[in-house]
Amino acid sequence: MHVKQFRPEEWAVRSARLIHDAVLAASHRGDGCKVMLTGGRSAARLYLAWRALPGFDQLRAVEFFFGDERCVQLDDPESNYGLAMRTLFASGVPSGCSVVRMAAEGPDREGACLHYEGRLPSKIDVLLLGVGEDGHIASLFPGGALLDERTRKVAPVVGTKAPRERLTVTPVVIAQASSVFVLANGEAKAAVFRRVAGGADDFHALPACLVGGATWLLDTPF
Ligand SMILES: O=C1O[C@H](COP(=O)(O)O)[C@@H](O)[C@H](O)[C@H]1O
Repeated sequence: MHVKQFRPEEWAVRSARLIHDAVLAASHRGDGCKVMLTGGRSAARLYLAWRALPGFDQLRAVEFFFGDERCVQLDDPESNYGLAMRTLFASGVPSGCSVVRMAAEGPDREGACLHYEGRLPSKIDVLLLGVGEDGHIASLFPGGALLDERTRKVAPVVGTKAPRERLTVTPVVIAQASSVFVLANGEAKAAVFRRVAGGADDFHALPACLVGGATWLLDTPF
């Protein structure tokens, strides 16, 4: 695993540059780039800084997906899609790029998962993940049955953090991602990093162990 620790006041812009460069590199290697976004407070800081980078508006052929979504209406402050639209895409989606959201607000959650699974590419180039203080990533919570899912790519879940009803990608999608960045602000998230690095936990107890090869972006000494 890799770790970068930036000073808190620099964390967002330095992390945004790293992620932007990873998106550009993937775009140059192939035909466009598939990015999977996350929700959460660290993500909100990152998205504001990324949008402000000079090159953000020049991104082309980037498809943005989401790793999880809370089952709330689009205008609910808890919506991960809403968060991205208020921050990363507040000035619009760059020309030639697209955003594919999880439609988690309706009653047919199984149908929404199947539909979203059909939209997913075979591989995500750049996967962004927040991490909970309990070690959850996407909406894969400690002890959850989906941690052992090996077939479905997207599934409904009832988590332990409000809002509890969510849709999430499964470890199948996470395992296929090329570059993974974990956004981890604050001491509680640095503590999760220490546990993952220590190697004593397994992914059932600490889902963040699923992304041991990721680059962790910390703003607190570890
Ligand atoms: O519930 C969620 O939380 C995590 C982390 O959020 P944070 O506010 O502690 O940074 C996030 O990764 C996930 O996408 C989100 O749905």
